[in-house]
Amino acid sequence: MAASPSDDVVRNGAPSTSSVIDFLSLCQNLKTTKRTGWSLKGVKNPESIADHMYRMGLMALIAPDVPGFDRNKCIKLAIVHDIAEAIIGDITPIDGVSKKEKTYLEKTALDHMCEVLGGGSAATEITKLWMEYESNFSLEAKFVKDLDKVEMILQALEYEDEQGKNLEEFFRSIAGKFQTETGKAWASEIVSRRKNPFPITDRPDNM
Ligand SMILES: Nc1nc2c(ncn2[C@H]2C[C@H](O)[C@@H](COP(=O)(O)O)O2)c(=O)[nH]1
Ligand SMILES: [Mn+2]
Repeated sequence: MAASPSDDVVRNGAPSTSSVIDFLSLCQNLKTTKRTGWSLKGVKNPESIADHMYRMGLMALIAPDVPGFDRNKCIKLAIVHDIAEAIIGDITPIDGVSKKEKTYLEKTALDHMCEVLGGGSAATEITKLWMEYESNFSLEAKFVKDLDKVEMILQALEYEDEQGKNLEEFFRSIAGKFQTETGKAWASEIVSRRKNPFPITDRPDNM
C-alpha cells in the first residue's frame, strides 16, 4: 500500500535507501554524545543530545494552543535544532567558541549531513527548519528557543535533586531570556521547585 504523503510536505527527489541509512547512522552520534554542560559538572550518566531534543519535542507536543501557532513545525524544529551536533559535538557557552564560529561549524556540518542524505526535499526541509530556528524570527522559533532553555533547567533541577549537584550557573544563564509566556511560565515553575541550600535564582519576573 503506497505510503500517504506526510501532512505537510510531499516528498520528491526521495533519497536512495543507502543514503537514508548513511544519514541515520550519522545521527546515531546524537544518541551517544553526552551533553557537554553536564559532563563538565561531573554529572553521572548525563543525558545525550538526542535525549534533550526528544523531550523538547514532547514539550512542543503538549504546549498550549495559540492562534496561528504551528505545533507540528515546533516539533520538527525541536528534533532538528541540534542535529549538526552529530558531527561537531555539543559546544557550551563556556567553551570560548564565538556564536559566529559555532553557527559556521553547525551549518557546514548540516550541509554535509544533507549531502549524505542525498539532497532532495527532505534535506531541504531540514535545512529550512534549522535556518528558521537559528534566525529566531518566527513565533515557533522563539518558542522552541524557549523550550531549549526550559528543557535544560528542568534537567538541571533533576540532576540537583538526584545527584546533589549545584547547577546554579545553568539557571543564571537563562534568566531574563525567555521570549514567550509559556516558556516563562514553565521556567518559573521549575525554578520554584529548586530546593535549598542552593541559592534561588532571580525571581520568576526576571525569567
Ligand atoms: N557549563 C555550562 N554549560 C551550559 C550553560 N548553558 C548551557 N550549557 C550547555 C548545555 C549544553 O551542553 C550546551 C548547549 O546546549 P544547546 O542545546 O544550546 O546546544 O551548553 C552554562 O551556563 N554553563
Ligand atoms: Mn539544544
